[in-house]
Amino acid sequence: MTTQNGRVRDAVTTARRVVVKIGSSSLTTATGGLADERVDTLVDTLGRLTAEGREVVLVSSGAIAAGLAPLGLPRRPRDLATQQAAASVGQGLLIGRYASSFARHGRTVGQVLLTVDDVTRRVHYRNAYRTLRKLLDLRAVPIVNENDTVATQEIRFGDNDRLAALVAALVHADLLVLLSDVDALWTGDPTNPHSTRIAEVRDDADLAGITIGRAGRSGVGTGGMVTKVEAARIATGFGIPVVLTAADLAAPALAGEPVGTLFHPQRRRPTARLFWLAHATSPRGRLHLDPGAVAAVVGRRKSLLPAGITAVDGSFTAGDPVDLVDTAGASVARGLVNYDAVELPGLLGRSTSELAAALGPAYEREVVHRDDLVLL
Ligand SMILES: Nc1ncnc2c1ncn2[C@@H]1O[C@H](COP(=O)(O)OP(=O)(O)O)[C@@H](O)[C@H]1O
Ligand SMILES: N[C@@H](CCC(=O)OP(=O)(O)O)C(=O)O
Repeated sequence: MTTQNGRVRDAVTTARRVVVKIGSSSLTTATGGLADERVDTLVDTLGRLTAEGREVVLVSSGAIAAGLAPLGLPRRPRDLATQQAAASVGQGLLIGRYASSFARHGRTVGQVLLTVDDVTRRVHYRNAYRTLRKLLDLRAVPIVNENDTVATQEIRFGDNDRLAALVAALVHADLLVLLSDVDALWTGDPTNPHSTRIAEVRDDADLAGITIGRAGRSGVGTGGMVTKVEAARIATGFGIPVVLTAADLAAPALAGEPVGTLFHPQRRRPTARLFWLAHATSPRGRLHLDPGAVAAVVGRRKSLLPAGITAVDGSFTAGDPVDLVDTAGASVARGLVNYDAVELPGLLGRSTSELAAALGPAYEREVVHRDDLVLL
């Protein structure tokens, strides 16, 4: 056990590309507003990392929290419009603060605001990857957040922990560090004297019996520990080790010291884009498959053709994510659909050659191409 921990901690110290996520609760003061010295402490740690030639992508929350005081809002608003207004004010302040703090280390920062579409639609996905790659090549530090001011309810990532895991997968990071206001994952509420710190999570079995809370004590974060554990599972499922710890322990954590909770990487490494498709999207519709189509898509990894679809739900346009469901109504796969919802009813149950003859060669295309499909 110790040896394996040692080896994974070696992976921490040798990681060339590191994604670091910091939560709102670690960046703001008790009275609201950005805590300048906390930003500087984090940036000092990350600045040292970049000076060693390592690449850092920072996923930073805090836009909404930073916008509260300037707008005279006493607490985090519940409605989307006020959250978006606060994020609009706060994101500028946040990035400005990071820019001047990183300048002390001679580093330039680049703001990258992402929505779900940016990482699921093929063209956007490549674009997001290219931008991040180029910023790193230019030795700048990309600072990522959700594009809160335009994200609507149904396309919000909702939490930056998951966004950080998906960004780690997108940039093929060697390590993900999740920084919060708690030093590690505990077996229960960390303020409960019976709770103990969990040093390592090797697989899901190590999570059995743990009470993972949704609400953080600060009141400015969003997901509590639940979203952090989910994010850790996403990243480790992609083969990326994860260290979860407190922001003020970032330096020892990155130095490979046994602080926080270490989540071991799992072996599975799906292709990055499909990984995003499964984890970052909400389906806009459902395609009901007959048993033959389920066997072809799930069993033989074939593309989905109109002949195997029995019904269609939802209103989607070509390029949207949809779920493929079996006769019992269970989602078996998710994919990017090649047709608008209104076009599909006229095509169902018909062979592609028949459709091509009747409607033209454009109708020979698959409903979902196998390259755009991920099994659930
Ligand atoms: N099992 C647990 N182990 C550690 N922390 C937990 C646990 N359950 C709930 N929490 C709470 O989760 C909080 C962190 O979540 P959150 O406030 O959303 O942070 P952030 O703003 O950093 O994303 C901690 O302050 C802690 O109170
Ligand atoms: N995008 C939002 C952060 C949402 C979020 O996940 O917050 P947190 O739980 O503090 O990481 C913001 O910048 O305020």
